Amino acid sequence: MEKLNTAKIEESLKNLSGWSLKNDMIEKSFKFKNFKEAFSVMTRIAFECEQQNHHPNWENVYNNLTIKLNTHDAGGVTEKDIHLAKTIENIVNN
Ligand SMILES: C[C@H](O)[C@H](O)[C@H]1CNC2=NC(N)=NC(=O)C2=N1
Repeated sequence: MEKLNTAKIEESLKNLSGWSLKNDMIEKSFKFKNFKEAFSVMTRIAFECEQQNHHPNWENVYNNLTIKLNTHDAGGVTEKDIHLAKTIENIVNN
């Protein structure tokens, strides 16, 4: 899959509130009520990632979750990352 150019990524991010482009990745930080809520959402995201065969770089510290998405093979952001970001938004805002 082809790496998207910066203009195309910024265009896609208009529909992804809170996501930004940084170091060839799209990223967003989430804050939950507590660890249990954060990890519950991570579990739901993880199952979707397996379905899509596309996986996040993420870091969880207690109730904070930072997610960074890129496509390793492409060395940047592709439609797969945009799609996964939308899936994550749907899960978080269900
Ligand atoms: C073999 C397997 O399809 C690949 O390693 C997949 C798995 N998940 C992946 N996830 C992400 N974010 N980027 C990839 O290039 C990628 N490649």
